[in-house]
This record gives sequence, C-alpha cells and structure tokens, in this order.
Amino acid sequence: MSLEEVRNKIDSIDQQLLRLLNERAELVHAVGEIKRKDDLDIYVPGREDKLLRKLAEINRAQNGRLTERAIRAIYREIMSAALALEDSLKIAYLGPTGSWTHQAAVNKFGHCVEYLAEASTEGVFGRVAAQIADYGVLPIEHSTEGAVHHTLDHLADSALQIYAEILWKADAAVMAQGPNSNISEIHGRAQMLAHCRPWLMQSFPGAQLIESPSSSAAATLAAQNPAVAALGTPLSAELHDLRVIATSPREYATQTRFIILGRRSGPPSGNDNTMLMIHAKDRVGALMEVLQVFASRNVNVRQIENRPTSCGTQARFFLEISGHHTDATLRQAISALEVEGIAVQVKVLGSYPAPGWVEER
Ligand SMILES: O=C(O)C(=O)C[C@]1(C(=O)O)C=C[C@@H](O)C=C1
Repeated sequence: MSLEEVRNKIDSIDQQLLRLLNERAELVHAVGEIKRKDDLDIYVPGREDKLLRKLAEINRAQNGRLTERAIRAIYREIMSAALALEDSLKIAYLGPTGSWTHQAAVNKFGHCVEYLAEASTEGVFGRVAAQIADYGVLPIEHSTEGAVHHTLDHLADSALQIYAEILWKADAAVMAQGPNSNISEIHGRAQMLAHCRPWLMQSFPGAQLIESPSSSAAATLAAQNPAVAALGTPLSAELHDLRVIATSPREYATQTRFIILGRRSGPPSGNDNTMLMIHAKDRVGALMEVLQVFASRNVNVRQIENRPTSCGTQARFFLEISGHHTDATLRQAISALEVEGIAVQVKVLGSYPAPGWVEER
C-alpha cells in the first residue's frame, strides 16, 4: 500500500471512531441524567477501573498492538470528556501548578475537567467542604517520606471522606533553561534530593544540591537563572518552559499515594479498601485487641499508622482494611470495637476501590 492509501484508510477509521465516540457521548449524557435524578456521584472510579481492566484484557486476547498504558491514556481522556459532559467537574489539588499532586490529578481525571490549585491542605479540604470543588486531591503517603500526617490529621477532624485513591510512580527529572554543562546548583524538595543524591552526584558532579520548599518553587528559580536546575516532575518543566535535561533511572522513581477527597465514600465496587480512625485507651495490648477483632473475622488489615492525640490517655490509630464499610463483616467488626469497649471512638474515613495498577510517568 502507498503512503496515501494508508492515510486514506486512517482517515476512514477516524471518521468511524468519531461517529462511535459521539454515540458513546449520547449514552453518557443519558447516564448523567439518571445520576442527577438519583443523586448519584458523577465520577465513579470503580466503574472506570473495571472498564479499563476489561479493555486491557480484550486487548491482550486480541494481541492488539497498543500497550495497556496507551489504552488507559486514550480512555482516560474519553472518560474525562464524559465527566465534562455529565457535569462541570471541579477538582481542587494541593498546588502550586505543576506539583506532583497536580500531575496525579490530571492523570486520574484527564484534561476536560477544571482544576483549582490550592496552597494548603486546609485549602483543599475547605474547597470540597464548601462545594466549590467536587473532589480534592492530596498526597497521603510517599515511598521516600512515609505517611503525610497533615492529610491524616485533617481527615480525622473532617466530615469529608476518601472517595478514591491514586498510586503514582514517576521518574525524577532535572530541568533547566539550557544544556546541563553550566549547571552549578540543583534545587529541589529535601526528601527528593536525598532520595536522588547518588544519581545527581554522578550526573552533575560539580553542582551543589540546595533544598527548596516545593518542586515548583525550584522550577521558578531555574526559569530565572540559567545556572540553576530544578529537580521535579516533567509536567513542572512543561509549565515553567524548562527543558528536561536528565531523567532518573527507574530505581530513583518515587511512588506516592494520593487520596481523592469527596463529600461521601465511594460506592462499593466489589474490590475496596476502607480507612478507619480508631481511638483506643493508651494501655498494654490495645492495638493487639483492635487487630484481633479484624483477624477473627478474616478481615485483612493492610496498613497501620499511629498519631498522637491531644488526650494523653488515648492512642489514635489509622487502619486501612480490606472491604467496603457497608459490607456486613466490616459493619460487625466496627460495631464490636465499640460495643466490646476496645475502642473509645471509631470513625470511617472512607471506602474506595483498591487501585488496580500504579500510574506511571
Ligand atoms: O458509567 C458511568 O457511570 C458513567 O458516567 C460513564 C463513564 C464512562 O465514560 O464510561 C464516565 C464517568 C464515570 O466516572 C464512569 C464511567
């Protein structure tokens, strides 16, 4: 086939695709009407995950040439367009623009929804609580730094719920105005600099590593001074008109877990996790008794974090357990904690679909 013939075939397929996408959009519009009538959330992460998994499976069975990642990226934008058709979704995130959280949010919600950058965790909680934003995106755990206590503490004191989550792995990028030969300083967040130090020292032996409050602040400096480079995200480079002059080897990639904050829990998807906050008397065996309640019901406790409370006689635990808080077994376990006096207080911080994959960039 000649180049022209191949392009003619592509044109014809694109026309069919467009017709099908518009047919899909009509159906999505109908879904939006039903959801509005029944007061259901427009964004349904469990349904999206299932659809993406199914498509990846079909693609594998058909030996499709497209990678799973490519299929997810294409469908991310198709579903983003669907979300925008159903409602004008607004997503608040912990900024500034170009932050890791911004990238993770765009990765999850695509380019057709509106984003609101917030300078603080309080700001993101405030926007969602005041219904200015539909959802908020915040980091809750870094592979290099551990739990983000600020996010956990706000969840403990808020009526907002974890609605979904994002696991996100990204290579670190060094960005600057020009080539790397004249870089004398690399600015970046302390933890990221520490994590990437061996790679940076090898790739930029003459450069000084300097701590910055955020990746975006580092990128702003790099945009003002050709001898300064910033350590951050590829999106940050795009937004500050900088060139990525080096990308880290995979072993320096960092994995971050983000929560999508909503005004209610995610609906059951069939494969969910639940985050609980438990206050127990600060005494010998308190945590063991809590764990026993779950173990005896065959409920997997996936993660534990503990935080101080203002009341010195109580311990505060954050537990992530398998299942949805509306499941009969979980309801029984939660009530047993209180009825049997093992916990002084149990608060459900949200149920959300277990992530099926790690988003990568
Ligand atoms: O099935 C739905 O509930 C839809 O709204 C449709 C759709 C999609 O495009 O497939 C769009 C947004 C939701 O988050 C999930 C799926």
